[in-house]
Amino acid sequence: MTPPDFAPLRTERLVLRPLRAEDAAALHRLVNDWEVAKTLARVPFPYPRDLADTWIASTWAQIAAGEAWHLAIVGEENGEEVLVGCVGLTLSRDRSAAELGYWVGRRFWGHGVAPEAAARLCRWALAHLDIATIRASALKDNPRSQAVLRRIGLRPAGEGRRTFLSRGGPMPVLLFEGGREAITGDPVPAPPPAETAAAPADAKPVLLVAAVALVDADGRVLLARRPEGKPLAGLWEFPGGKVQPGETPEAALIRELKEELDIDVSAACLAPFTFASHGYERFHLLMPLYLCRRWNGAVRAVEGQALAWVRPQKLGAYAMPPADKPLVAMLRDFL
Ligand SMILES: Nc1nc2c([nH]c(=O)n2[C@H]2C[C@H](O)[C@@H](COP(=O)(O)OP(=O)(O)OP(=O)(O)O)O2)c(=O)[nH]1
Repeated sequence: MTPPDFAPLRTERLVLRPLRAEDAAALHRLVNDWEVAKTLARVPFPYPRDLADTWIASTWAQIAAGEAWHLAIVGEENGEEVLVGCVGLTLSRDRSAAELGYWVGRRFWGHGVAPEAAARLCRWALAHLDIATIRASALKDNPRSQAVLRRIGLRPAGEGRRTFLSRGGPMPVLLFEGGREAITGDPVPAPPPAETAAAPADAKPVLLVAAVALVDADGRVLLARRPEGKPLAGLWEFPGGKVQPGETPEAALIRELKEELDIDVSAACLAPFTFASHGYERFHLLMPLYLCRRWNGAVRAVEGQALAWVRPQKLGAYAMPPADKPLVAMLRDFL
């Protein structure tokens, strides 16, 4: 077997990449340590050396099958690549959620490696997999791991028991979980309100976003997937964006459609259709939705975002921001 094709994920200090056969010795050294093994459910102690080889091969098969992504966390020490730990996500049976796990070698503790690596993998997964939730558990006697999970945005979700090979039986654990809003953030950071003096203390700023349903000759609607790095990454939306100060919604759309899809649209071809008015946690979204059937140029994903031309009846199969739900129902009825 050979390592699977998976483009490494980078953070400021770390690289997450598939394990390699030659990582086995270092992996064995780091994980065959009671302080590490005792926190892991599926790791026996002592950890046999040949289990490292078997485990590495099994991670390749799981990545190739699209079932789990267990990656090496590597850093750099004196110009050399060094294995620091592992981080992984395993899909649930129904593929709607993924379970997060990680460990870091003892000599690398105290540098924030686990939250940096775990947050990176979670952001990748929410942007690229069709999951809505990330779950994790931490031993009740492992406050360090609980802090990592809180730091990346997961929230407590009760208590449970899990069998720990290293401890020889079931142990009490705290459960954590979070969805896109918890991990990739609220859709946008709230802009400062213009008139703070008059606004009540709990008022949310209103954010104006213009969006469009582009409809092709076959009656299909264009959806774009919010790319990794943006809040709500991985959800499908109508193309568009924030209306800048001094811009009309039509001008904002014409600009966004050129920037994101490389097409030219005239204001006359943007027909007002309906609007969304939705309270997010930190702002209130007001989003006019236009219909457009005519444009110049071929639609191209300028920012590398995934695009899909979707029949109106199939729109419900795409995970979209909560604000869009009523719009989808109206489009389905209209088109
Ligand atoms: N374009 C678009 N935005 C939507 C939809 N539904 C929905 O809730 N939104 C929200 C998500 C964001 O909070 C906001 C759009 O902001 P954005 O960050 O994508 O806007 P932008 O393209 O101007 O982004 P940026 O330049 O600031 O990165 O509207 C939708 O269907 N289309």
